[in-house]
Amino acid sequence: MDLSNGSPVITDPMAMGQQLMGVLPSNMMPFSVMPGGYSSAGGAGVSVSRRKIEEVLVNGLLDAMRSSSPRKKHNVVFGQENLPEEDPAYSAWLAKCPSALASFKQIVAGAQGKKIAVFLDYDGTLSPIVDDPDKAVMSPVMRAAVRNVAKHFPAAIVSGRSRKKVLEFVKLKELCYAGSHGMDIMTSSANYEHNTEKGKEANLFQPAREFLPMIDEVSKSLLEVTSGIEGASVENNKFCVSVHYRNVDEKDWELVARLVNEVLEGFPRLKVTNGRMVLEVRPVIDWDKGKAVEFLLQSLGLSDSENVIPIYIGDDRTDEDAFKVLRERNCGFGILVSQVPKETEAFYSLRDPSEVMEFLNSLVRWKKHSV
Ligand SMILES: O=P(O)(O)OC[C@H]1O[C@H](O[C@H]2O[C@H](CO)[C@@H](O)[C@H](O)[C@H]2O)[C@H](O)[C@@H](O)[C@@H]1O
Repeated sequence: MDLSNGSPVITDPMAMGQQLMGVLPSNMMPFSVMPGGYSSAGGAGVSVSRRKIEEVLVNGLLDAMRSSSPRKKHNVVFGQENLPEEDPAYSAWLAKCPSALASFKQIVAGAQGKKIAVFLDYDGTLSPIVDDPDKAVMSPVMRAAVRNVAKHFPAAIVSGRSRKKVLEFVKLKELCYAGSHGMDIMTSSANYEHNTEKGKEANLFQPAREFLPMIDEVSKSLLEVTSGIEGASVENNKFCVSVHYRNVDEKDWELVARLVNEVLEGFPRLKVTNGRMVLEVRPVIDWDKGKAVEFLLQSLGLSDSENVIPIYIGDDRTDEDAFKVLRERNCGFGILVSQVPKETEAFYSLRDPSEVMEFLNSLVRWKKHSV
């Protein structure tokens, strides 16, 4: 990836306007009205009152919140007595996005003689989704599995969390960390041991650095406006901010959407995307987890797509950017962690973090036997 032509920060108002008109991938929910009259509702030139635009934005956001947040009722369907495989829709989906465990032989057959690099999302992938984001700890057995992976393969964590926070959870120095959805990348010197370019120092890459004061400001405003909503919480992830609504009564979701919209009106260079019961506020820059993976591959000396197989495992919409990059590079593949059928750019699937651990352990066993 060549960044020599400039930074990913978008300064051209037309380019920002295009993003707001829906040029971004579908998971991106542009949210601010541009001074030039762009709206995510209809694009340039559509004359609607400001109030109507606000309604469209709030309703759009609310729809996204509802559709992207399968509530606990789904856990009943896919609870212990009712495994996803027993659901006909899930079985049909598995035919399109097969289990990475069931396809393991095929996966490693394609990796013979090549170098595998492993990229791991954190929440929902290495730790189960829990109600309290501060309690999303990683189990000791999962940590051991990730440590072993990092011993045998170049490996990185790519998370929406702040880099500091995700490191506190993972507690392993052997990996690279890309926090804030890839906007805060630290390559580990230990990771270079896997590479041809030995002896390189750890490096820091922060393409959205100039947004730091703005993110702090918006984080404070979001905290203030949502403080009266029971169950809502705001997490400052350094280069992006999460507004959690998992513990908010569904009748108050509209209020959350409305308040976030109101705050974002004062920040035209920020946008909001939605994840698993979370609204993620971040800079409008041309950077995402996919770009972060490309950056890491290049900086770790692993960009030779003929001989390197990157594997990216993640559960969230933001991980789709990474799946897409691997699909487009035609090397390596994404693995989606999901208990429900989803549209995805991933080639394979795993049901939950326990299957992720099984897959990681299988990779390590295979590597040990293939040397
Ligand atoms: O890219 P990720 O590592 O998957 O981070 C995405 C968001 O993950 C966290 O929120 C999610 O997990 C929480 C704990 O299980 C859960 O309570 C929340 O509902 C989920 O959305 C994290 O707290 C967010 O800041 C990240 O953006």
